[in-house]
Amino acid sequence: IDGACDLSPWLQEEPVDKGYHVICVGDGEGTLYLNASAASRSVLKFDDSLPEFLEELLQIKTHLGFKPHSKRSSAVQWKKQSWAFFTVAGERWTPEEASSKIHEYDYRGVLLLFEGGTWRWPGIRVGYERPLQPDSDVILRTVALKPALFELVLQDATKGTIPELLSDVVQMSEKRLQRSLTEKEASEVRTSQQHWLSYNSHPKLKQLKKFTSEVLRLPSSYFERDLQVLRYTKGQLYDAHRDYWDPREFPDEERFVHPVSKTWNMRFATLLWYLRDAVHGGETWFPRAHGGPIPYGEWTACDDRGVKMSGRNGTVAILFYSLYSSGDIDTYSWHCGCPVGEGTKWAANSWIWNQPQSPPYAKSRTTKVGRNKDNRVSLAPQKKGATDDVAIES
Ligand SMILES: O=C(O)CCC(=O)C(=O)O
Ligand SMILES: [Fe+2]
Repeated sequence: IDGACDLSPWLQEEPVDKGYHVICVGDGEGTLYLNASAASRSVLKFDDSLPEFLEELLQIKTHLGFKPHSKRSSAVQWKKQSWAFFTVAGERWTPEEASSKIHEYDYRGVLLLFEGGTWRWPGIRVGYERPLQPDSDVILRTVALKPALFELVLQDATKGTIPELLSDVVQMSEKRLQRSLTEKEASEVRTSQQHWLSYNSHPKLKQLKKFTSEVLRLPSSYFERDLQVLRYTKGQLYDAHRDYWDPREFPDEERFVHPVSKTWNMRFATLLWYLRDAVHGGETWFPRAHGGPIPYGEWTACDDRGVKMSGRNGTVAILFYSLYSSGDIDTYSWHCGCPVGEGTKWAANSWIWNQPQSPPYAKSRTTKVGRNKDNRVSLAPQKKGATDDVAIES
């Protein structure tokens, strides 16, 4: 507790999230926790030049400054979206708005600062639990800080609208999508079958979209247009991969510049719904969780390294971030869909970007450029498993 501020839900045990800072606003002055760490507490004077002062103090860069990958250096200057403040209830303030809210409207309390301008849940520490809203029975439990990985659990996993919604998604897919599912050609790295369901095609899916928005604290304009439903039968799997694209692995880096804002445009988070569980196997494996190495050549090992997630213990969904609050990619977010041992696994991806993705650019955003026909990256690292999801199927 710092004066009127309860900081325990916001300060990180370790400064793992780059570009995330916490401020306690008091009268005329406040406290800044750089990198949201208690150890980096410093006093902040508030005057009209607060935004400029903070920008300078935190050295908030407008460019991401990726390090050149081996011999290749980036031809593109990755311009970030403007940084932003958020209240603990999730209201977004531009730096200018924050200045007037503090001075004219006497805002007092906690403010969160995200350098990438996008809300991102802080992990705090492994095992940390928070209700989505003060009175919500949906809990976000921190599984790992590296990467920021959470599981979504319900007070009563058997009742309520969410379990119902999820089984409805399976039913809808089973009934209506059987043909397209079985016709889909599976690749060697991803042998499951899939189908894209438009969030707007059914009231239930609209409800799921709304809930997704509540979970992420982001508007649905940030979502990929469709929900991707996955079905894995016995033996089916998805090699370890990342859900972001590292532009250094693509010849056409410009594809990650947003066509309208002209800023760094990238997948930000994945909300993976566990719709129906396999009897054995079929976990989601995060081999690098807690800081381990990339499991080269062992893309589906699904062993004791890192963590393994599934819906079998009542987890409704997992949420993980592919980018830090700074906007930079988090290379710890590698994960794999483990081979199903017995039964059938149904899951669905809600993919979230770092800024609004409204049509028409949502369609043209992901093309086959930069990939060979096996849907693998065409540049280094040329290793099996170094692949990412691409929304080319439609
Ligand atoms: O099925 C899983 O557990 C993981 C799926 C996944 O990573 C993906 O579809 O990108
Ligand atoms: Fe994935």
